[in-house]
Amino acid sequence: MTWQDQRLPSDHPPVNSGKVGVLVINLGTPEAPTTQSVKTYLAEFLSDRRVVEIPPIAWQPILRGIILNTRPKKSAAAYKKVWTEEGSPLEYITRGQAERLQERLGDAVNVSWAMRYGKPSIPDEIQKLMDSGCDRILLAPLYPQYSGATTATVIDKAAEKLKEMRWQASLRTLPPYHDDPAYIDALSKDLTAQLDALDFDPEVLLLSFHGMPQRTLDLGDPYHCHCRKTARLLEERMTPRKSMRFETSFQSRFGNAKWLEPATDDTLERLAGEGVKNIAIAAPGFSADCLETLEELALEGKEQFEEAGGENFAALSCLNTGTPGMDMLEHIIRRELSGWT
Ligand SMILES: C=CC1=C(C)c2cc3[nH]c(cc4nc(cc5[nH]c(cc1n2)c(C)c5CCC(=O)O)C(CCC(=O)O)=C4C)c(C)c3C=C
Ligand SMILES: [Fe+2]
Ligand SMILES: [Fe+2]
Repeated sequence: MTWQDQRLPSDHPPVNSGKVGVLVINLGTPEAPTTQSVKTYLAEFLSDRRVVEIPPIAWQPILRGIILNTRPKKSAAAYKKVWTEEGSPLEYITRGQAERLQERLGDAVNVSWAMRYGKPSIPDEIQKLMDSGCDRILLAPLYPQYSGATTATVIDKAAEKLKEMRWQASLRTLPPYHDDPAYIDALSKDLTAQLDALDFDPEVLLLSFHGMPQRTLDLGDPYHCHCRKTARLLEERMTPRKSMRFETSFQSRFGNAKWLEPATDDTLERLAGEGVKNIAIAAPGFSADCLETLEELALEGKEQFEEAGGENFAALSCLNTGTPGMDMLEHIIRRELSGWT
């Protein structure tokens, strides 16, 4: 066989199509706010060894025997409170971010989106990008702060897909952007506008990040340090407001192990107990509003704060598809595409 006779493997796009793909990725969400859908979603999510770092022989019986028989019903009820006609907030906001990015980046780039757990899956979307002629793909996990449980598992999943291919696409990955001036600026602009629109003056702006087991910090995961740095830079960047101070906490404690502290729920109660009456809460680690911000913070958090004696509570939105956030995503993604476009 000469080189002229050689055929392309069936999984490869046309040669020299020269297209660049961008795959925007977030965590994933159930297909519907029902016990069964949530069970399917949690079974996949909580079986990821990057997320729960307990050997499967010990963890799977607990997951299958206890957690998947109790949590899905409770979580489905919570999802029902935030579900919209367009579906899960995390899903439609992530899709919206990909659509806005496509408009901003133009025809030379194909932008798609995927979820680490559930659908659309990372392998399917990589395949579709390659089928559309992309031989270079930027994977963009929208997690500003790096963690093994989020960023790394996205890259693992993409690598699983590439492992099947004879002729792979070239990959780049978006680095964490927790301290990127473009991200800090976007948060500062967006949160300032939201604070200006409130009808009360918060005494505290509580920055709540998703929690992680303390053990991951002890083992060297940079997540906690990234969160603390984001919080410090944001406080330095925002124009001081009359009598408003910043605090940081970690939400969504799961299971019995020690998680990063202070916990958001404890902090809300403590602040109210100390006499704080007016509070605003923001979640800078989430690119898109989701169950954790719309239900756990905006609904549960409000109740906790008010029951402990607080009076005014505002849950601020994530960057979502707003202009400051989209300007930032366009900027950091264009930078990673340099030399490719
Ligand atoms: C061991 C458990 C968990 C770890 C570790 C964890 C890390 C982690 N998660 C996010 C972002 C999100 N998590 C979301 C939901 C969610 N998280 C856990 C557990 C762990 N997360 C559960 C069980 C759930 C599902 C809901 C529930 O039953 O409470 C979401 C929202 C998804 C949605 O559909 O809206 C996000 C986003 C990060 C960033 C992170 C580590 C840094
Ligand atoms: Fe989570
Ligand atoms: Fe939660």
